[in-house]
Amino acid sequence: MPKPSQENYVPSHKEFIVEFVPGEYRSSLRTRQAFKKGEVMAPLRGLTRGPKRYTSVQCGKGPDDHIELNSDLVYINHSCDPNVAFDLSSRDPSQWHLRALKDIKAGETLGFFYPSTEWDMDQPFKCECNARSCLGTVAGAKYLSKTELLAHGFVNKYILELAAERDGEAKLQSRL
Ligand SMILES: C[S@@+](CC[C@H](N)C(=O)[O-])C[C@H]1O[C@@H](n2cnc3c(N)ncnc32)[C@H](O)[C@@H]1O
Repeated sequence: MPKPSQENYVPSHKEFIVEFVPGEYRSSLRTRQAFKKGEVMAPLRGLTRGPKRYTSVQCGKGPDDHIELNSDLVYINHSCDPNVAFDLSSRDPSQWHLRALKDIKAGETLGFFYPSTEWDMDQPFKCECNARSCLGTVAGAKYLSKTELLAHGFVNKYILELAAERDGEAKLQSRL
């Protein structure tokens, strides 16, 4: 399903609204209601499997573990100081959800830490989140240490497992 566009826009979630900005990749998603830290903001429904793309979200360790959100949630930008997280760590996809990492006020722009779901991103970019903790370039968890990863809040289990496998291999190589 293509990304929702400004023409004939109908929000996919009554709680959220896309802020359309002219120019490539400039748009974002804002919340119309407040959420408490830890609250489930939206279950993930209507997902489809597909290839890794700039719109896809990784959902496991395998090469085919990528889903399309098929909703306005695709407009959530990356932030190095995220206020939300996509939690796809459950083995049961019906439990996958978007969760508040902080208390969030109505009107706030939503941002999640892309390396918390993505190991090696299809389309790295120069981050414009303006957070004090900004990484500069966002390319995926593969390019971050475990410490760097965990410094930005929630990280999905499969990403932590991939980081552990990478670090274990690096240790083994240094012993050979
Ligand atoms: C899934 S889209 C998110 C919605 C996007 N802003 C749009 O208007 O289509 C992901 C793309 O948005 C842009 N993006 C997301 N977060 C960003 C950030 N913090 N700084 C710069 N660009 C960002 C990048 O081009 C990235 O590949």
